[in-house]
Amino acid sequence: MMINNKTAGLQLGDEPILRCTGIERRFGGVVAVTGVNLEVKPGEIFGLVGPNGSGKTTLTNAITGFYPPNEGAVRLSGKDITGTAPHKVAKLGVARTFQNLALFNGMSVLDNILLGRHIHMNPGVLRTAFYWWAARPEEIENRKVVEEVIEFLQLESIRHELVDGLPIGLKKRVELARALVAEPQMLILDEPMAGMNQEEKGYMCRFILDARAERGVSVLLIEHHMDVITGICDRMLALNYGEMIASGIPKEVVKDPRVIEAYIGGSHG
Ligand SMILES: Nc1ncnc2c1ncn2[C@@H]1O[C@H](COP(=O)(O)OP(=O)(O)OP(=O)(O)O)[C@@H](O)[C@H]1O
Repeated sequence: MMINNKTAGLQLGDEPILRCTGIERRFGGVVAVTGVNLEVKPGEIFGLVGPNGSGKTTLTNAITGFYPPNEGAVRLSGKDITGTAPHKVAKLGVARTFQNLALFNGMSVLDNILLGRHIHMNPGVLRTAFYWWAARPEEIENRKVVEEVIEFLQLESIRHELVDGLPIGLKKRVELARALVAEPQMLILDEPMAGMNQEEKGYMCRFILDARAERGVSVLLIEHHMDVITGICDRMLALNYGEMIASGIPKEVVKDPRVIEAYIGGSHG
């Protein structure tokens, strides 16, 4: 895949935006991840790979608070967020998309995207009812951000369509839009190219690179397509059976015999 992996003038900083140390998460007798260390620096696109069942989703759930780790620590820009509830992690600037699409059928593209803005919305319904004029600037700001992202991801022509009937490529783009309107500093994408053809993958890669360049997000990207990982990621980590087997520069990691073996070994599912 021919993708120009330029950071568009962004300097990759030294202080990590996300730092995981010694993460372990167990489900009953199953050790889903153990001893995982990971650092994502500001402006980095960081790839996370591994065969089915290797612990990728569990690790992101540990970071985002869905399944807090049993051991280890998660730091966001130096702040310890280990075990913090998902909605609080979102408020701190971490947005995610899900492996299995989490869009709301029966709702339009626009309404689905607006939902991503809820972390910036004032929950004071009563206040809004009595002091509607106080809510206006907030409402205008929310709409402004949503419109920017719709334009950025070229969703204008389908904004009023129901998400139900959209092809997978567009659904994934709507999910990305919903994550971006939260204006995150850290974006976690769980297999954003699953089920896409080569052309759709190319578009999605371009949008991720542009989101980093133009919106300043750092990205943790779970992906099975190795051409995507080598094409757009700065660094990567490979898991197998919940453990780290290789990390570093993608072009080198994908040649690591342990990584090749893990993938040739196929699904553990
Ligand atoms: N809620 C859960 N309860 C019990 N076991 C779980 C749970 N979530 C994950 N696991 C187990 O933890 C291990 C890691 O699963 P996980 O979904 O994190 O892997 P993955 O790398 O994301 O896989 P895939 O690529 O298929 O999504 C698997 O053995 C899985 O069965």
